[in-house]
Amino acid sequence: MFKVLVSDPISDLGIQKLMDADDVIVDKKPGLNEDELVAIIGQYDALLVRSQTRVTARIMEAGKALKVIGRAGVGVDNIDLEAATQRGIIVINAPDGNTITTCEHTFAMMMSVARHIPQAYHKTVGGEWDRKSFVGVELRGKTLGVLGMGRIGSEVAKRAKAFGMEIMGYDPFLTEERAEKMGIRLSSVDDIVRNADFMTVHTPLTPETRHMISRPQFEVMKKGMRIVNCARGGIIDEHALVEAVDQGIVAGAAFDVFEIEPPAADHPFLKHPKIIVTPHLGASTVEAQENVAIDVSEQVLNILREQPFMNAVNMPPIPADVLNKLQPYFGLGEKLGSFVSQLIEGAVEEITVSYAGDLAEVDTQPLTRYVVRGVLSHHLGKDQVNVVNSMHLAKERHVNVVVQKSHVARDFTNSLTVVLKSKTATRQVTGTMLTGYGPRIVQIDRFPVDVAPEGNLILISHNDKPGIIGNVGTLLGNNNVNIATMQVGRELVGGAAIMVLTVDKGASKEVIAELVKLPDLNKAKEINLL
Ligand SMILES: NC(=O)C1=CN([C@@H]2O[C@H](COP(=O)(O)OP(=O)(O)OC[C@H]3O[C@@H](n4cnc5c(N)ncnc54)[C@H](O)[C@@H]3O)[C@@H](O)[C@H]2O)C=CC1
Ligand SMILES: O=C(O)C(=O)COP(=O)(O)O
Repeated sequence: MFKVLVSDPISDLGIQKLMDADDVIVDKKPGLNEDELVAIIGQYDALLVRSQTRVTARIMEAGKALKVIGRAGVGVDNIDLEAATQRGIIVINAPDGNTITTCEHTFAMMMSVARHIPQAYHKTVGGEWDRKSFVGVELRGKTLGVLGMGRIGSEVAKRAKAFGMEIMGYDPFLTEERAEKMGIRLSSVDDIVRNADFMTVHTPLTPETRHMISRPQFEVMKKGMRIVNCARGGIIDEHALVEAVDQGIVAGAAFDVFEIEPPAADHPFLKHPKIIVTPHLGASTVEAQENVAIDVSEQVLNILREQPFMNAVNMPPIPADVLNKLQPYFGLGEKLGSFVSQLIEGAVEEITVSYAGDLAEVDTQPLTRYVVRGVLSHHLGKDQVNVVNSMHLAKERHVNVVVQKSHVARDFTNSLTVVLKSKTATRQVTGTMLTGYGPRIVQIDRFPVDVAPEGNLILISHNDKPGIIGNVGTLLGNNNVNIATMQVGRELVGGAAIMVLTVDKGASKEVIAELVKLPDLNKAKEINLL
């Protein structure tokens, strides 16, 4: 049974699928502090959060069973991603579910700042009928600068055009071609600051975007600018903004987010007549909360059940067409890694993964992660290594991972070969997917074979002499070890050969030691691919 902790207010309807799952118990405990979370997190396999819960390294350290952290929303700056990656905890988010909602909130803020809605409301309900103080401006004909043309920024730009605004956009990934298609002007931050009448930010908070609008930008800013921040506190320098408003450079500002949330009672925004605020409500609609909770619940279930999943934040994304191609090979890659790691003597210094045939045409990085997981998990434990942390763990152990690609596969449409090098040895194994038969090991070191990579195997190296197969069979039979399949591979008649046996249950160390005493048998090794 999997246990899932929900530590922020997340839509019940959205997490219904999790609550209905037979193999899942959901506990809802919103509002816990770090100590309280540390005390209970040990029993949970998954943690679901929004932006309030700060998921620190300490919480993850205590979360011994934690496999996944699901963020029902976009920004993951409340989660220590580095710590999650090191611990192999997958972090997923729900990037699409609140795009429109946040875009609409941006407009609510932009209209409010243009027409002084909150200030006018306060006065009116306070009994004053003040029509002089709140003369606003139109959006029509104004220029809107959008910093960050991702999901939300693009939707904002689209709608702003319907208001008759000119759009200037900046994003490191915005090309001239896309800008033209969207009917916006590709601009620099400096251009926008100097020329726009309204400016809205839609970037994540990163070291690069932190205070991207600060004193130097306010100094050259077009007088009368109105600024909206429904992205993250800190993208716009709060102190510099207050100064700029007081100096009359900025005519008004609307902030949904703060550098520290909630802001202190004496935060200068809270009493400023020209700055309006909301308490991080960008994503807070019924629709968005349902959407993000559904998305994140589905992915968390997939991860817990070891099914393919999307939207991992601490893993590179895998496009659907690449995933379709690679997915059948994930299990094979991991088994090959595990197989060869059980053969090699000495500490592994290098893992070379060679892709041949069609496989070489796609981004095989995700598959390499599975191979490396297979190699490392034999020593580090399967529960310690997963596809999120496998590359990190290899690096930490100074194991070099080399990837080679060849578009020509010699005997198969596709193959992957895993070579391990230690100080004293080099061992390798090649596998493929055979249509109609599934995964196969087709070569071990230099010997061609045809073995299903599963179960308990015994790998024997021997001299190709008559009688040896019978001797092995008799010895194993006498020890009650049932042989399910047997494969022999040799280079030359009478030369070095290998035998791969699949046995129903593992052979004891004593039986393996007995095997090695047989004439013409050089080595025997049990390999577990369960
Ligand atoms: N107020 C709220 O409740 C909500 C806030 N957000 C926040 O809104 C922001 C945007 O979200 P999405 O559009 O979904 O993300 P996104 O990832 O689709 O877009 C972000 C864009 O920012 C761009 N960017 C990165 N560095 C930049 C830089 N230095 N200058 C200009 N652009 C840069 C990226 O290239 C990307 O296109 C995020 O910070 C997210 O956390 C999202 C949802 C709700
Ligand atoms: O999705 C985001 O990035 C948000 O900022 C929304 O935060 P929330 O889930 O409303 O706490």
